[in-house]
Amino acid sequence: SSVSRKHPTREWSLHDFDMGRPLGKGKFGRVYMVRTKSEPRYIVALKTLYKSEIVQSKVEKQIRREIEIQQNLRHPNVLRLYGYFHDEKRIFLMLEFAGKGELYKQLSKYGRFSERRSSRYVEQMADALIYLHGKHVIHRDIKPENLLLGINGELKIGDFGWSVHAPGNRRKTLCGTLDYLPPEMVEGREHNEKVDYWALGVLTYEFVNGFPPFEDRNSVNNTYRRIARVDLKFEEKDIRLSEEFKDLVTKLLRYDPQKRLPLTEVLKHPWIVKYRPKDAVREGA
Ligand SMILES: CC(C)NC(=O)[C@H]1CCC[C@H]1Nc1nc(Nc2ccc(C(=O)N(C)C3CCN(C)CC3)cc2)ncc1C(F)(F)F
Repeated sequence: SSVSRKHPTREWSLHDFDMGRPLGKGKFGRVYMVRTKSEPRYIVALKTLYKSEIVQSKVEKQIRREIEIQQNLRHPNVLRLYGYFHDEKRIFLMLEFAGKGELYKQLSKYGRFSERRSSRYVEQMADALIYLHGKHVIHRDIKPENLLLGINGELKIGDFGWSVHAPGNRRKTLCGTLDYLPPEMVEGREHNEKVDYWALGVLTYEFVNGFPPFEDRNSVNNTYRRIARVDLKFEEKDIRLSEEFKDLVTKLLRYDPQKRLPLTEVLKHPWIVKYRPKDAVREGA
């Protein structure tokens, strides 16, 4: 698209856009729906990051890495970063606009997703992760809050704040929820792209149940313990879970990273195949 044809960091400025409605608040500033003034008019999401806040939180390197990684990615289930520019106070990211908004808001609105809908999201996540790992990028922060929905309901990974080139060894203290972290990360050990396999298992569980498998709302320590013990339970008090669903989750939530089901096998798993749209054509199937 011509949005990315112009060199991203030299020529763009706020004057190139008509401001639209605010889409919400990002980590370091607001996000706006905007449109380029010049033909052809493009709708993009403009994410503002306040330099002062970035400096205070000492995440300059992380932001630089996030931009460098996301700018080089091209996949239908990965949100495009077309380019960026800055003024004296703010950095502006020109991102793909996701027409149906934030997935976590749908999850909290409905409480949980059907197995059919969850299975299609998981298939798209597996496709995106195969692509990322193929470029030696580990995401490391897969969770509903980082996922957006395109205009046709397709899933888009929208945030790369914690992604690294594999293998990684996190130095910064982890903030936010432990729920998605695998044993090797909560124990601060060396980790590789298999951390995303674990997180995909947690995500699959949360889509269908409406809460993550090792959650303990009252105690972070207990969540930590439940993760380290892989204390996985399937409750079927108020919903019936299919055997295929339980089988796939169990094969992703393995303590030993080497034993986690490879993503290519996820795409062939009965729980994914049974809900695949009949007309869907997969290359290399
Ligand atoms: C992954 C990352 C962690 N998350 C984010 O960055 C968040 C932070 C704030 C918004 C979002 N960022 C983006 N959001 C969109 N699309 C979008 C968002 C919200 C709505 C929506 O439901 N309303 C406006 C509703 C409409 C109805 N009213 C009632 C409430 C708001 C509709 C479309 N496209 C691209 C981005 C991106 F990522 F490029 F910035």
